Order: sequence, then C-alpha cells, then structure tokens
Amino acid sequence: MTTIEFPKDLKWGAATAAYQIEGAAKKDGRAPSIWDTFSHTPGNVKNGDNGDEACDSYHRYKEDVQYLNDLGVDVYRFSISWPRVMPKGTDELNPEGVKYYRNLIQELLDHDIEPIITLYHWDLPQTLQDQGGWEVRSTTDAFKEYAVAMFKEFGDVVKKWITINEPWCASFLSNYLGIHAPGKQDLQAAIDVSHHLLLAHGKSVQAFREIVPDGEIGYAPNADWLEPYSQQQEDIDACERDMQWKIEWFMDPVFKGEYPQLLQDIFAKHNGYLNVEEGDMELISLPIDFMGINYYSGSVARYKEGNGLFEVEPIWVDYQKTDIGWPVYADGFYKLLIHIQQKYGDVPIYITENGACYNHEVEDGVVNDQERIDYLKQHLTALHRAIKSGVPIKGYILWSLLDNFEWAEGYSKRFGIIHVNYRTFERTKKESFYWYQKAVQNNWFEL
Ligand SMILES: CCOCCOc1ccc(-c2cn(C[C@@H]3NC[C@@H](O)[C@H]3O)nn2)cc1
Repeated sequence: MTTIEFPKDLKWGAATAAYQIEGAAKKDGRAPSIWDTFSHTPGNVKNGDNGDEACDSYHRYKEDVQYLNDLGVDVYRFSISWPRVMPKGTDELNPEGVKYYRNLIQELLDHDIEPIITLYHWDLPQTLQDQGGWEVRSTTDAFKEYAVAMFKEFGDVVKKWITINEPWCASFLSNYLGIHAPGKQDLQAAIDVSHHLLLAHGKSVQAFREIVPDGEIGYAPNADWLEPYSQQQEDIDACERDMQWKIEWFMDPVFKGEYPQLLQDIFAKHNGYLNVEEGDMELISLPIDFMGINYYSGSVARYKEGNGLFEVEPIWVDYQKTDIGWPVYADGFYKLLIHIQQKYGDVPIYITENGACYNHEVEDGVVNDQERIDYLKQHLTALHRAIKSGVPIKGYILWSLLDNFEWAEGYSKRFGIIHVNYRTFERTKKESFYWYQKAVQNNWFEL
C-alpha cells in the first residue's frame, strides 16, 4: 500500500458558512440578507428552498463542535452572519447575535479547536442592498465598520480571519450570470461589485493591522482549472481568458496592485469598465498573511465562437462526475497550485474549501459515500504532490462539515461528511467522516 504522509505542521479543518447552516433566520434580532430575499423569490432556488432553518446550527452548535472534536481537526472555518450581528448593516451591534458567535468561539476554544472567521460569505444585509449593495462604494465603508466591530469583539481570541469568500461568485456569478443573489445580469454591475469587494478587503486589512496586531488575515478566492482541449492557439487563448476571470482578476490586484489588461480589454468590448479611484489599488494590495484557495473541479476546454464573454466551452466528456455534475479532476488541483505559486510566489496558502457533492442518504444508520472518500483521496494526493513540489500549503479545510443549503441548488446537493435530515435536523456521520477522522488524526492515509 502507498502511504501519503503530510508535514507535521499542516493544519486540518472543516468549513461551513452562516447562511448555509445556521437557520434561525428571524431569531434574536437577525435581519434579512440578500440571500433571504433571493431564496424567498420564486424560481431562484431549486425546490423553493431557503435558509430559514437550514441545519438549525444556531441552536445545535454545541453538537456540531462535538463532531469537530470527534474529527480531531485543528481549525474550524465558519462565517459570521453580517445581518445577525449588525442588522442595519452599520451602526449598533445586535447583542444577541454577538453572543451567539462568542458562545460558538468559546465552545471551539474549550475543545482546543482554532476558529477561522470568514467575514463575508455572501449574506449582505438587505438594508445595504436597498442602498445599492456592493455596486456602490459606500458599502466598502459599511463592510469596514462591520469588520472593525468584529475585530474588536473577537480579535482577542480569534487570530485568523478571512475577509471575502469567493469574490468571483459574489460578483460575476451573482451580478453578471444571475445565478446567485442578488441575481442581476449586468456586466458593469459585476465589475463594480468585484472592485468594491476587493476594496472592502483592503480597507479591512488596513484596520486589522491596528486592532489585531498579532493576527493573520487573508481572503479566499475560488478557482477551477481549465486546460486546452488541443494545442490550437484558439483553445489555449480561450482557457487563458476564463482562467484569468477567476485567478488574475482577483489575485493580480492583491499581489501586483493592478487588474489584468487582457480582461479589461475584453470587458471594454462589452461596455464594461473599471471605476478605480486614487488610492484604491494601494489599499487592495496591502500585504496579507495568507491566501485561501477554494477548489472543486476542472476540465479541458476549447474555443467556441460567441460562447459567453470569453468564447470558451468546457468539455466534460470522459470525466467521472460528482452529483452536482462537476468533473472530478484532481490533477487540476495540483496544476492550479503550481500555477499560483509560479505567478504570485510563495504566498502561504490554506485550502479553505475542497470537497464533493454526493447525495447518499442514510440506510440502516449508515451513509456509504465511498465516492466522496475516493474524491478526497485523489485531491489530498494532488495536494501532497503540490507540497512536495514546494507550494507553501499551511492547511486543508474540507467543505463541508455538514450537508447544508447549497445556494441555488438548495438542499438537493449534499457536500457534507455529516448527513443532515432537514426535517428532524438529525446528524449522521458518513463513512467519509470516519475516513477523514483517521486521515486527520494520523496526518497520513493509505491509497
Ligand atoms: C459559466 C457558468 O457557470 C455557472 C457556474 O455556476 C456556479 C455555481 C456554483 C459554484 C460554486 C459553488 N461552490 C460551493 C460553495 N463555495 C462556497 C461554499 O458556500 C460552497 O457552498 N463553489 N463554487 C460555481 C459556479
């Protein structure tokens, strides 16, 4: 048997996000977010699902922390619901909301699990959306006010912070493709949102240095891996364009202080333009301590005239697929990490999300999700290969601890290593839970 053994200091973890697991959407002063509005608008979410109750983790967080303790993870990545702690988006804090997160953090610390807080995991307070949302610059100041309040509340015990989760999803998927909240299909809006998300990141990094001087802060872009279907230049160029949309567009500003010209030119052909003001890029490119990378899938792709903004067509034949339809492409994980290191140098990286959707149900008390175990084996092997090649990987945080509300897919898509019965909220450890538990506790696994 082949053993894959990781560096002794690699941090192992699991991740969730507020709107996807908490529920209690109207409890103890929480105000609506754009995802409450979006999910309650017919047609936006499969089966008309919403996050009103989700996994009821708001009331069951102690049980969920016990599962993390059973796993033996070093870290737990969760997000704070902005409208739960700051219902108006700015101004006063909601003490009940703050108390929930203080209790959750204390429960983690009592079990020797390090909290990693994501400040923005897509649940913008609706009241701010009503004032223009991320399309307007003032929301970057509202975010800074929220971030500063959280740094002051929890910075004494929480030392790792992530500003923005998957800015590509929160900007282009949400405001150009219209698939996520607020569901707009407006390129200019998406470009403005992408810039304001990065500006909000920069403003909060600047504040963080004053408030939590011994802390570490980063952000968590998502990326898939597309490689040319052939060596035809048109196929190579098509992949480059789409990859730059997720990688360079969100990483060049932070690590190079500029947006990629290739994409600016493409956007301009569709009447989309950046609105950058004096000082913005200096804020956005303030040094950070780590970068999160969220990776799920990849494939070959080819040029297809007129197909979307970038005239690219992923070709998904020949791939094993998960139950959300995404190809399983672990090599893409390795190639992405090497590519990022080549482009941006030795930025410390946490894998802040990696996991698979398989919709197994409980049968006689068992959830036999062998496919998820195989996915994890393949991707952790690819990660190990990247580490051996010198990529500075600091941690692996699996998506997700629990089955949860998978955005526009609702509860129809299960990413958890723990099965959730959405009627009773009963949790059931899947076979992948036990496999991951062993890998975490051993720091190695056998192929
Ligand atoms: C060109 C057309 O493209 C359509 C692609 O549409 C999507 C939809 C969804 C995703 C997506 C979903 N996830 C998992 C989440 N990451 C954060 C966490 O909350 C998980 O639930 N990552 N990416 C990407 C692309």
